[in-house]
Amino acid sequence: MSASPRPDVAVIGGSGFYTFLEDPQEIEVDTPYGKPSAPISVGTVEGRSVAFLPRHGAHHDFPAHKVPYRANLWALRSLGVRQVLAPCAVGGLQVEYGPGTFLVPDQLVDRTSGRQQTYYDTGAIHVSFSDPYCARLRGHLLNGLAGQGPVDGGTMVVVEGPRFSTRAESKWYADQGWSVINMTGHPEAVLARELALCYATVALVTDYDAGVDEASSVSMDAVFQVFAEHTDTLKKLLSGVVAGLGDDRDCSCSHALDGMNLPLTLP
Ligand SMILES: CSC[C@H]1O[C@H](OP(=O)(O)O)[C@H](O)[C@@H]1O
Ligand SMILES: Nc1ncnc2[nH]cnc12
Repeated sequence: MSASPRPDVAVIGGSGFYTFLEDPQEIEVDTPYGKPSAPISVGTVEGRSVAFLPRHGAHHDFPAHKVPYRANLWALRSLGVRQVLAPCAVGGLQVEYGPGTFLVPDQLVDRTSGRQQTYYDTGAIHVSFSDPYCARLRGHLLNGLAGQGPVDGGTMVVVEGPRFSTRAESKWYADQGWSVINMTGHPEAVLARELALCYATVALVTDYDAGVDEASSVSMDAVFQVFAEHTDTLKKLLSGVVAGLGDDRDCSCSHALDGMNLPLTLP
């Protein structure tokens, strides 16, 4: 098989999303942080070279708290990737965000603990993270979802897992005004920023989290089932967005490390 050109865009698939490309070339990559969750698939979508990585592994080998996030982002960058679309399954924290809702968050809250969340353990490297997602990629996702009534913005709280939240925890998150909850959005987003990558997520609500009302109680099966019902829509959306992206990054993400004295050489 002939080698695909270097991909500058990647899709990271989440729970229930393990394949994306037709006829991909699989590339084994190693990094200073170990191997990524799976070999990286590279193929073309409407003529554009695209990388795909299932964050939990090809067979959901890594639960959210064990995903090798640093290796995943490093490996993608080492292949040439500079723009990352990262769909995920989330629980709705507000009644208006029921199963089937697509939401493109603009903020996140980190409630994880103990995850390795930086590449920079020496020196003084402190990236700005006020706006954790690339505004340009968010715009592309929202345009692509126009027919699905997407929610533009909202806060995604990321919990450690692997268990789902108690009713009290969930109610507390909802009372803060946060929109949706998941387990993988951090440290993925900040590691992308630390590599000066553009990164945005599209969240598919698969369930009401436990605090939304007395009847709601999340189950893993329900998450997978609702996700499966919307997988085709999501894949079509991502194909369209990927095909329509420019490769001239007209946004601040590429400058995230400007002027910093990096203690390591980025791939
Ligand atoms: C399978 S239930 C919980 C699991 O689903 C979400 O995964 P992802 O964000 O990769 O779509 C959630 O974050 C948990 O990892
Ligand atoms: N309710 C929920 N809590 C945490 N992660 C999730 N992923 C999908 N639904 C979730």
